[in-house]
Amino acid sequence: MAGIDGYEATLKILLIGNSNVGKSSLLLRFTEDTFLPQDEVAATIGVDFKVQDMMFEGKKYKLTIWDTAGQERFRTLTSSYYRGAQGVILVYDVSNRETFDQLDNWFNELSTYCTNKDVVKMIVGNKVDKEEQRVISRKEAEAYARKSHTLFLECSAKTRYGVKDAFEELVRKILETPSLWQKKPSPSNNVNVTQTESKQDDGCNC
Ligand SMILES: Nc1nc2c(ncn2[C@@H]2O[C@H](COP(=O)(O)OP(=O)(O)OP(=O)(O)O)[C@@H](O)[C@H]2O)c(=O)[nH]1
Repeated sequence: MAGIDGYEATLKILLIGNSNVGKSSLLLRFTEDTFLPQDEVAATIGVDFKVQDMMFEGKKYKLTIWDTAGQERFRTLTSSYYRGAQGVILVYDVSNRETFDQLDNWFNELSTYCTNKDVVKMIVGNKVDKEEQRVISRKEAEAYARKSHTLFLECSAKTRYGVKDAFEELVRKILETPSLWQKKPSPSNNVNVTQTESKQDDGCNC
């Protein structure tokens, strides 16, 4: 049952990955269906977040999507980004091997700060429009994702290929994992699916 604000639940999703892989561009494509040319994109400092409604199987969800800085010097308060996150998207650039090789480090950070074992993880290979410069094949990334028990998708923030699918698949998986988003019933309140951003933190171990 939806809450008085009309939302079934509020979900927190985090974007992490090396600088320049396109995290901010994926967020902009998903929320505003826009892509900024290279000279108009600024590096994220600290964290940025956008709120986006999503209809899923006839129900309305509120997504708060947090875009973190890839550059180490801009990463402050890292642990607080992870707090209450139900889904994490680990982004690499298919035309840059280093960004793929460093996924291990991002997984380490994730497991350090996000103690919720059910958090849904997804690896996203961005910039597939740069097919000529591709250095990470879909096959290699799929094998890595399988080994890491993680969802995997390729996309392009530039052409919009796969972007909506990535967020929808992540949300679907979160919704299939009730421990991540259902508020435990309390004696005084049997409505157990509505959350606000502040209430969310109560139910999650992140
Ligand atoms: N060709 C291509 N370029 C992209 C794509 N997505 C992002 N870019 C470009 O890659 C550069 C970095 O994009 P950002 O979105 O700022 O990357 P970021 O991961 O948010 O970087 P930080 O904020 O430093 O962590 C920009 O010049 C974008 O225009 C894509 O799908 N294809």
